[in-house]
Amino acid sequence: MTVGRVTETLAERRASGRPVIEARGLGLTFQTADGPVHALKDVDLSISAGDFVSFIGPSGCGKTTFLRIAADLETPTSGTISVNGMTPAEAREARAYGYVFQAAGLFPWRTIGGNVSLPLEVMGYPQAERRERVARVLDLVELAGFEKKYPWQLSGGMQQRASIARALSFDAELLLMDEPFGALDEIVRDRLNEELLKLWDRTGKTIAFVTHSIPEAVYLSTRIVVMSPRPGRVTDIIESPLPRERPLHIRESRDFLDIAARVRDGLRAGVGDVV
Ligand SMILES: Nc1ncnc2c1ncn2[C@@H]1O[C@H](COP(=O)(O)OP(=O)(O)OP(=O)(O)O)[C@@H](O)[C@H]1O
Repeated sequence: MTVGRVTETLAERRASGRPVIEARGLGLTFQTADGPVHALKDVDLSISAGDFVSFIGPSGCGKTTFLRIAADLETPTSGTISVNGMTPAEAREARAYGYVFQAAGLFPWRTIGGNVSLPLEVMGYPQAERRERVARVLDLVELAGFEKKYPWQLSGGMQQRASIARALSFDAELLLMDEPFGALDEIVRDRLNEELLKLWDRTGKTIAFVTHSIPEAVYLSTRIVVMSPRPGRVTDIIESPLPRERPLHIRESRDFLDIAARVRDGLRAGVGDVV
């Protein structure tokens, strides 16, 4: 079976500059009992193949809403968005993305292998291919050998890696990650950040990543989207000058600190608008 198999090479994909997510004038207003909530307003954003784009901003600025619209979990009230050249509904049908939530969300009665295999079972992959894919993605997230363990036998960081493996199992080109490491302590988070970068480099995935952490956004991203609330909107898009190879100590470099300062300024300015 070749569903969703990567056909382009990594270099070709990156060189293509092909938009994986393209949003134009995107907006979503929720009608609530207390009146309209402008979760997202006038967002123009293009995410190219192979990009690692982080969304950062204070609570309520629409980061999750953007990801949920791309994943067809919410419907925009204005503007347009395409995912791999399709509508979000078509992209969901085509399994064009994997979604990683803040909580690992593993089924406790299934083994780690069983959890990772679940989307493949739903999609009807034959058993032999499921086994091969589960082994491959568990290896990618450095969980080889944990296939027969249950979620409760793993640390929080390992559970989160398993949920990333589950999102990778069917070879979607795009990973939507909503604060996947937000609940983890800093040391585990640093390690997972390093591993995620390696995984991104090895697989050539396009990643849209929500975070509250400035260092995490700067360390991981090729581009950082700074957002502000009421209405949720994009206030700055920062292209990272950092090299692809990023040892953790790059966080002490001048370039890193300069980008972090620009993100911080953007966040302050955005909040200032509504004070
Ligand atoms: N289903 C909903 N109904 C009404 N309002 C909603 C709904 N979902 C989100 N909102 C509101 O939309 C705004 C944006 O929410 P969203 O979750 O996208 O923000 P966020 O930036 O991801 O926040 P956080 O960092 O706290 O997760 C918030 O004001 C939120 O309360």
